[in-house]
Amino acid sequence: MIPARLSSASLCPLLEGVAQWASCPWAGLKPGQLLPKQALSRPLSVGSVDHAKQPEPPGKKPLSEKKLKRHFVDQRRVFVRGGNGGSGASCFHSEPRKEFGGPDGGDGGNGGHVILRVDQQVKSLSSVLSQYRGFAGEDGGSNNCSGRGGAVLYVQVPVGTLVKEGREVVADLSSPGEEYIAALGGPGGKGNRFFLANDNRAPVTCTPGQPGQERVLSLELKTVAHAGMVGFPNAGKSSLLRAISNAKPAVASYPFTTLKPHVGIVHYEDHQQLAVADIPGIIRGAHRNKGLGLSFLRHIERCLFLLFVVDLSLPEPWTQVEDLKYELEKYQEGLSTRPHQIIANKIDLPQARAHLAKLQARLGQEVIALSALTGENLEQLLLRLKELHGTHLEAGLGQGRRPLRG
Ligand SMILES: Nc1nc2c(ncn2[C@@H]2O[C@H](COP(=O)(O)OP(=O)(O)OP(=O)(O)O)[C@@H](O)[C@H]2O)c(=O)[nH]1
Ligand SMILES: [Mg+2]
Repeated sequence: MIPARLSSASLCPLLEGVAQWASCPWAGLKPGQLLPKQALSRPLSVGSVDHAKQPEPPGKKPLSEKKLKRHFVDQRRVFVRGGNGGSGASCFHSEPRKEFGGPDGGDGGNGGHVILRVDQQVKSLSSVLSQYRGFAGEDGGSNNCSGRGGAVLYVQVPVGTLVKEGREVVADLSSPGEEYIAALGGPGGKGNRFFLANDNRAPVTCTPGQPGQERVLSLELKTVAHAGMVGFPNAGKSSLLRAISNAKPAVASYPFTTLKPHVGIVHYEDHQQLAVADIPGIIRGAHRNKGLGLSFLRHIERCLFLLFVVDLSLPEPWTQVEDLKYELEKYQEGLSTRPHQIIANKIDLPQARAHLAKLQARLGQEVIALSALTGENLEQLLLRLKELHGTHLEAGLGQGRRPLRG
C-alpha cells in the first residue's frame, strides 16, 4: 500500500527516487509556483502526443533475455557482516622511577555497523554487491588509549526497497534518507585497565573484540504508484504513459522496449496528482518467470489499481485480458481482481474499431477505447483514474484506515 507520505505535495520527489526511472517533469516546480499554462488550460492535463512511433535503429538486434535482465536489478541477496570489535590491550604503565604504574591497557573500538540507506539517486539494486563487511574497530593501546571505532558502512539502496530475512519482511524503506541497520558491529574487547579491582591491582586479563553480526538479507525493489499499466509487449503502455503524463519512456515497435518500470505523474486541474507506472510487458508464462517474468509482476503488487492495456488491433483482443489476468492470479491470488480498468488501445487503426464491440460483449464490462497515438478519448481514461482513486479512498475510510491522498 502506498504510504500516507505519498500525499500530493511529496509525491513527486518521492517517486523520483523510487521508481521514477523516468524524470519527473514537475520536479523543478517550487511550492506555490504555477503549473505550466498548457496544463492549466484544460480540465485535465493531457500531455502532448507527438511521440509517433520512433524508427527502430537500423541493424539493432533485440536484446537477449539474459541481457534484458542485466539492465535493471530489482532483487538481490546480500551477505552482510558488521565490523569486528578491536581487542582490548594488556599492558602496564611504565615511567622512570615508578615501578608499579598499574594497568593501562585500553579497550578495543567497536566494529562499524553496516547500514542500508535510501538514496534518491539510486534507481535499481544493480549497484548493491553480494556481500559487505563492516570496518573493524582498532585494538586498544597502552596509556589507556581506546581503539578507534570502525566507521559505519553505508549501502545505498533505492526508495521502495523491501528488506527480507528468510520470508519475514524486516524493513520497508520507502522514504529518502531512511536507514536500516543491516548488521551490527561487534563490541570492542576490554583492556586490562577495566579489570583493575581492590583485590587485583595488576590484572593481566584483557578480552578480544567480538565478531560483527552476520546476516543474509534479500532486498526487493517494488514500484510505488497508484495505478499500474499491465499489458503484453507492444500494447502501447509506454505510449499511453507519455500521452497522459510528462514521463518519457521509450516507445518502439519491437517487444520489450521497456525494460524497467517508469512512473509518470498525472496532474489534474484541482492539483491532484496520480502516479501511473508503466510496467514492462508481460508474456504468457510470466508467472513461471518467462520473459521478464516474475521480476515485473512484483511491481504490480504495490499498485492500488490496475490498467489492463490491450492492443485492440490484434484479433481476439479479449484473450489478452484473460491471459493477463491468468498470469497475475497465478503469481498472487486475488491480484487479478484488484480494482482495474480495461483499456483498449490503438482505436485509430481501422481493424481495431471492428474488434471493440466484440471485446465489450465478451468481457461484459465497460472498456475504454482510446488511442495513445492520436490522443482520442484520453480524457475518459484520466477521469476513470480519478474515480478509481476516489473509490480506493472511500474503501480505506470505510475500514477506518487513514486516507491516502493522491
Ligand atoms: N496506431 C497506433 N499505434 C500505437 C498506439 N499506441 C502505441 N502504438 C505503437 O505501438 C508500438 C508499441 O508501443 P509501446 O508504447 O512501445 O508499447 P509497450 O506496451 O510499451 O511495449 P513494451 O515496452 O515492449 O512492453 C509503437 O510502435 C507505438 O508507436 C496507438 O494508439 N495507435
Ligand atoms: Mg514500453
